[in-house]
Amino acid sequence: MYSLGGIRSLPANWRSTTASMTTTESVRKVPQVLTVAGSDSGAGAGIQADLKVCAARGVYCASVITAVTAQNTRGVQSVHLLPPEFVSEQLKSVLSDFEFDVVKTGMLPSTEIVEVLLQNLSEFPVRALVVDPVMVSTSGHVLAGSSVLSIFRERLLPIADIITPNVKEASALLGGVKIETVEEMRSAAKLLHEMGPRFVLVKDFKTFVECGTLLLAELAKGSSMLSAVKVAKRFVDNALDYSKDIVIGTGKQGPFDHFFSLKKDPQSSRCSIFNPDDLFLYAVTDSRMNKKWNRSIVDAVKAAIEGGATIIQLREKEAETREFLEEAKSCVGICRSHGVCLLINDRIDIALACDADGVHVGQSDMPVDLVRSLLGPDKIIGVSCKTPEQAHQAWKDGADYIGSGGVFPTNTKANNRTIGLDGLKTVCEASQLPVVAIGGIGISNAVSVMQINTPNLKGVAVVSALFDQECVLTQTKKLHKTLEESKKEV
Ligand SMILES: Cc1ncc(COP(=O)(O)OP(=O)(O)O)c(N)n1
Ligand SMILES: Cc1ncsc1CCOP(=O)(O)O
Ligand SMILES: [Mg+2]
Repeated sequence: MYSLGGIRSLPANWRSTTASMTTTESVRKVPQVLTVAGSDSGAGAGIQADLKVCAARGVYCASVITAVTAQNTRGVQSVHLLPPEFVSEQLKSVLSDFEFDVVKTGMLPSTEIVEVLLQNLSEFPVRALVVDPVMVSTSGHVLAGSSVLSIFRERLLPIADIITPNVKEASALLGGVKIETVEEMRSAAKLLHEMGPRFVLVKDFKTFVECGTLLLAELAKGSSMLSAVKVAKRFVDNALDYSKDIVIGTGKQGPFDHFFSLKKDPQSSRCSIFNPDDLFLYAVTDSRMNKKWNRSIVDAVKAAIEGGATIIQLREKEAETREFLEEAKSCVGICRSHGVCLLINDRIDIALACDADGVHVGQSDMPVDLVRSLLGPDKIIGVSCKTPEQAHQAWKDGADYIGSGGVFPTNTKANNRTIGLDGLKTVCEASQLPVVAIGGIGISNAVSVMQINTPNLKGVAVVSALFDQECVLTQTKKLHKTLEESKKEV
């Protein structure tokens, strides 16, 4: 659970100062970050996890070690603090040489070490500072005692761009307040924000190890804070999902696999990066509607993402190929920077050429098994299905999800048989794949769709309710809110 308690935005020059990859004729600047943290011999946390996650996200990571732990998946056996003078030497070495986009602190086990860090940060000002106030390991071992609390509160937190405490750390920083519910996490985030950091992210225990590192990598690439948090959450969710079946060490909580996206799922020889929850608010663009409202595909996509769309499909039936390809490439860039998947309707060629995340095909489009062989194992494939038989075939052919409908009558797709809520429920109950409902769905009836309440139904796909509208942003926000509320009711 994440509670973003910060309310001030980053400085206007945030994006230009945290440069993403820039290419000139001979120089390519790679996003680079520094982690100041403890070494974990089990490599599940600390410096080792930071190095792996940055490598997995295409970011160069330098490391300053504050302490060395003897640690495995069962717990922390012992901790050896490095002399503050030597921590300072490491800091000077790297800060005087590299141009870091972001610096992140993890385990800072003594006030002396925090002092040398602060001293070096004043000598070598950094562009952005992420503070993960590490105090307790996953196994419950104390990694920084209460002696550091006052220097954290008084001197480190006020200069941080974001702090990422877990609930125990948030509670310690706030003098031991109880934090058990989401509401209490929100209140804690607000109180911590008053201590001076620009943003506060209070994490629950499931995801607490990796989130701060991930933020570091995404911020270094130039993402806004909110996008960085979204990408981090998506990455952690996917990595946890991938890692749940792998065994590393004999302890209760093994590390997760940062390089999951490079690996094949042994069951299906497919990568498991698709997150079915992304189907929650599926925005499908329409060329005629964009033309009618005089907006580009790119503007339509930007507004939908800003409004809360969780996946995008470009369904541009009338677009010229070359123009469509260029627009699709721009949309891929936008979607990627927000951690939102982009699929192309029908056009496998366009999907391949713009490196989209996948395609959506119907029963009379290219057969799914052929689409899979053309796109390879890593891309997302959605298939339209009106019946349990079609849903079963989609699963056999290697699809990732099915779109089922039209649930209600629609003017967007001609001659499309309506299956109603009963038809949708039948397909959902039979399907081995996650389902998104489509057809005539909007703010007024989205709740009735979600109320069919079958575990496979993950969300709604919508065209006219978002795009045949004057303001895509407002409509998407409204639908998002409606869906969120329906989640609480179900
Ligand atoms: C999410 C989603 N579900 C269904 C469809 C319809 O696809 P298809 O049956 O191929 O019809 P066209 O969209 O190509 O007219 C979809 N596009 N998206
Ligand atoms: C593409 C498609 N497939 C089944 S219904 C439909 C149209 C959905 O459009 P709208 O959301 O405007 O009803
Ligand atoms: Mg189609």
